[in-house]
Amino acid sequence: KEKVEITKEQQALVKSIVDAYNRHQIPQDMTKKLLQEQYSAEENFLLLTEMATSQVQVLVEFTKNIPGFLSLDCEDQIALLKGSAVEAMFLRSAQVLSKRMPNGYTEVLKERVRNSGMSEEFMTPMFNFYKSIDELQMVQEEQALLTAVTILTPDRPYVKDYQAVERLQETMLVVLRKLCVLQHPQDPQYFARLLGRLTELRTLNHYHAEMLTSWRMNDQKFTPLLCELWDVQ
Ligand SMILES: Cc1cccc(C)c1Nc1c(-c2c(F)cccc2F)nc2cccc(C)n12
Repeated sequence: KEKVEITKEQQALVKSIVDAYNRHQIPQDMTKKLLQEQYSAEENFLLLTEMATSQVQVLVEFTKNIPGFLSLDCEDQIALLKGSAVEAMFLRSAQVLSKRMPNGYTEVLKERVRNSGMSEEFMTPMFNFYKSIDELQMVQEEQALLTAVTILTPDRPYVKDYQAVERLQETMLVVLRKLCVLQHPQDPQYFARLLGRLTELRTLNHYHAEMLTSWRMNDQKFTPLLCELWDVQ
């Protein structure tokens, strides 16, 4: 049986990533609005757009705290953010939606998503993904590291220094695998199942792009940040 040991610097790496992951959360007033505002499709879409914008801001702050990220080529930093934003936001919202939030926040968010003018064909894969994340019952270290691994995916469009990104991602994967072995000794396949979620995440990029197009067809408005991130309008 291999003796799995987390080194001092790996512990420091996990701590800085988990702190960044927890430090940058959706602001409280956002969650309050989600609970209080009335339930029209327009209002729901508006709230989800605000929430998406807030999630992008949280994502940028979290990414800047991934050790080594800011040492990458500046254009590659942008390419990684643009290329991974949807996947990272799905992971973040999955973790929010899968937790049994005390104040019924999860149910409210689900209700608003279901009544936001989004097509059924996107709803199903989205909620299937949320369910598959919920089943993993990830601890916060795994959530934060899996998000960092997703952001540091080297084969995003327009990335120039592939090797530099791959080296950073490799560092995260080594630590994540050790954490999985230590955290889930009874489930040797747990790490493989986590990585399987990253494959499922990639398919959601396609649905998300379709969803953006269909919203635009209905003349829905986005915020400048979302337009810039996803090159819409
Ligand atoms: C905040 C939120 C939470 C759960 C589901 C949805 C549909 C949203 N909202 C959006 C998402 C989005 C996201 F923020 C996280 C996960 C998956 C996503 F589709 N992307 C966009 C892009 C333009 C406008 C909105 C309203 N929007």
